[in-house]
Amino acid sequence: MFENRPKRDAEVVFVGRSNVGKSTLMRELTGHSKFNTGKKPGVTREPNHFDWAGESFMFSDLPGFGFMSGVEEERREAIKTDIVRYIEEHADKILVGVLVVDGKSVVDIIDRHTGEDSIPHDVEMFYFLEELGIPTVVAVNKMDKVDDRDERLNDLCDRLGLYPPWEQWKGDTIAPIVAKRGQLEPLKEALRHHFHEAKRDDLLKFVK
Ligand SMILES: Nc1nc2c(ncn2[C@@H]2O[C@H](COP(=O)(O)OP(=O)(O)OP(=O)(O)O)[C@@H](O)[C@H]2O)c(=O)[nH]1
Repeated sequence: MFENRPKRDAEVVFVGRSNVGKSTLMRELTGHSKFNTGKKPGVTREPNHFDWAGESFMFSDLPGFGFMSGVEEERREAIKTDIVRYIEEHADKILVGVLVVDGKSVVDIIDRHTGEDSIPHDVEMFYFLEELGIPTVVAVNKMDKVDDRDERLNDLCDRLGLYPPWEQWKGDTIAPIVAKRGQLEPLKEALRHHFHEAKRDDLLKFVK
């Protein structure tokens, strides 16, 4: 179990497969450079907690899940179990869960892993957050690599059980971004929406 969580009364958690660009996103969002980026997949094994808006609120970058080359299946499962436990344990403090996906490959990966009795990690995580009542934003990263933008985003909505067209989910649930270039406005808009809904207008100014 992850041991290093600072005591804070509110947080936003970031989850996603390895190598989707989560660290890049955190760095761009917070302006902080401590996040590991561009190393081999799986570099983030413990959560990175980043204080924000003073002492009461933080962003938490949880370890990447799913396939990582050089990491054994058993270890990958253990990491996922830790992520799930962390979220369950702190659900009442989590204002928003951000599921980061790679816009270019997410639909193919979901389709490849959908079976009679298997559910892909991304879909599972999305439902899991929803079940816990945690407002969830899907940050669809690497949109610079996607040509058929609307089609891809509609397919993704379909796989997540969200009725297409994707535009209806803009502003609160589906946020296409290019973390590498700092193009994060759809995600910031969704975060502001959920902060407002959670009656935390005091936090709005921190995601301008
Ligand atoms: N094309 C493109 N590449 C990106 C974007 N954002 C991140 N990347 C690249 O994706 C790779 C992985 O980025 P990271 O930020 O290290 O990914 P991560 O999800 O933190 O990876 P783990 O540490 O394994 O969890 C790097 O080579 C980044 O430069 C983006 O918006 N577009």
